[in-house]
Amino acid sequence: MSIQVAALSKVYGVQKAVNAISFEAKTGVLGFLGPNGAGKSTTMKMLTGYIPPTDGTATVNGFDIIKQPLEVKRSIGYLPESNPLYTDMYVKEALDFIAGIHQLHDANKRIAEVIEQTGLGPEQHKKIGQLSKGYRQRVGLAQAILHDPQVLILDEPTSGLDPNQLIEIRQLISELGRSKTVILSTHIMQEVEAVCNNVIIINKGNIVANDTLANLRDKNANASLESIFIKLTNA
Ligand SMILES: Nc1ncnc2c1ncn2[C@@H]1O[C@H](COP(=O)(O)OP(=O)(O)OP(=O)(O)O)[C@@H](O)[C@H]1O
Repeated sequence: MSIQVAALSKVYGVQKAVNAISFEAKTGVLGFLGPNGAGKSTTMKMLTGYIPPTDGTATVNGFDIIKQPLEVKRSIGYLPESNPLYTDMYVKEALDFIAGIHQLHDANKRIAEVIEQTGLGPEQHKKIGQLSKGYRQRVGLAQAILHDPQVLILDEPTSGLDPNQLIEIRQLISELGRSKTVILSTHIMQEVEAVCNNVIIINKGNIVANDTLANLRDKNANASLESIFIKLTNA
């Protein structure tokens, strides 16, 4: 199992943002859904080692997020919700910088592959600050997959993309999900139906559904995912 989460909690001050959640994820795309403020980004930040949990444990690729943070970071590619980028760097320069951090051998070959995979070709000679939002998302994705990690954590990777870009990025995420474990946070139900094998719905820090899409529909009289989401997060 690529990701195992056991009773993971995060308390900010007096607020419990994530409440002892447990789940597993293996190869494929796991949709991580929930209303604003449900605890999705907080969970992703704990799994990637950006913030420590208050309680509980998790392993990524068999590595403990608290005891083996470097091994976890080597195994994981992370696209944070805010997609922070070095806007003064050229696309290739930024990828080269990330390749250096990961000490990749044959970096130029890998950078060329990732530019091709993320469709950055036509814009590769620009500075990141000159790119449109969709192309910046592609740079964020390219950085996340550059070291060919087994696990990808993508926090709303398609927010703000136009319909053409949406289709291309979703195709890429589906392709990645054939060989990797991908956790995808999104508010777009159509996207979940297009790319996710399994779905977790989180509400107020608690998991309220963890199933395949087909099972979720079966259990809810074949209702749309949107209706199921509304029912489970307003209960
Ligand atoms: N650094 C922080 N300090 C205090 N509270 C925080 C902090 N980060 C998040 N929270 C709170 O924790 C809760 C969960 O936030 P989180 O960002 O994980 O939600 P989310 O499910 O990702 O939401 P969204 O869909 O809006 O991105 C929210 O109530 C939020 O205000």
